[in-house]
Amino acid sequence: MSSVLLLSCPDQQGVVAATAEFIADQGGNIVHAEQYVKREADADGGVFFQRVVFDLVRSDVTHESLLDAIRPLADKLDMTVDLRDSSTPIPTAIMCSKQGHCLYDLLTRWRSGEMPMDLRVVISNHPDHADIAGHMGVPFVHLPVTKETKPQQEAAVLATLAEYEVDLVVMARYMQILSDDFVSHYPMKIINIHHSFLPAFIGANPYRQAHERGVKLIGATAHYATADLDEGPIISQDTTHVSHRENVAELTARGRDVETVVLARAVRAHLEHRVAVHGHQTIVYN
Ligand SMILES: Nc1nc2c(c(=O)[nH]1)N[C@@H](CN(C=O)c1ccc(C(=O)N[C@@H](CCC(=O)O)C(=O)O)cc1)CN2
Repeated sequence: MSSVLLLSCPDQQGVVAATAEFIADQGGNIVHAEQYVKREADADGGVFFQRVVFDLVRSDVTHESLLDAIRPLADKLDMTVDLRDSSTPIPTAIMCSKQGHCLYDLLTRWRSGEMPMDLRVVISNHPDHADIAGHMGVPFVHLPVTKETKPQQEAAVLATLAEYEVDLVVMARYMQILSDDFVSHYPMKIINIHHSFLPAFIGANPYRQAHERGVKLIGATAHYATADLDEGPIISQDTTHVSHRENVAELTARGRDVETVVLARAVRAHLEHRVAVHGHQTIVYN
């Protein structure tokens, strides 16, 4: 079984040695390790982050026993520990509305085996993309929504996510603001693609906002959705050059290529357990 240990603690000498010794004592074989120290200019010390990928070679050692065994070390180093089983793909749902480019891109990458997700269901507030989901053999659940019915619709979405035992929700241009209650069910487990280079142009119609501002760059941002609209921890971003010659429709078309790549990059990082969240920021490991 291949495991990923994500940890953080106050920076101090000897953490790498201590975690390596712990894993060796548990019969683990480290195949990759990456660490980073976040130092705040105006604060003493720093925060140590590490991602360790290791194979468990002893049959008597399980994730449960590892988490019990690391507790004394975690307490000693004031360490936050998260242990993931990287041999089991994450059950995932994709949510979309009318714009299908991000959905199609993720479906293609999943079908080709490039995207290591356990895709369980596609949920949409429009029926437009039922055909492609059906063609790909993925259940499609159409849950229309209006301002008046949003609480009931969200309840139905949550019930569907629970039915399929989903542990990651990907908003592939799902054009609805999720309620605080909804988001609370999936903390740092909802990835949204916002079609602007945040923090610019939060909210709806960012390409129109960009055109009116006369920008020379447009972009896309994949971030965890939180109760604060478009202010969740950023996972991936990218941009492309534009000019005065492009209208809103042309900016929107140019943006689609950026959105698909940025979302795929972020979803893959999450699926591979390469994203750690620290406050409003992320550490995205290679
Ligand atoms: N809880 C969160 N929900 C959403 C986030 C978020 O960060 N937290 N990101 C948005 C961003 N977004 C697209 O990227 C977006 C922003 C605003 C709206 C919007 O105003 N939608 C209207 C309905 C519009 C319609 O019915 O066509 C609304 O929800 O009242 C849409 C998308 C996505 N959600």
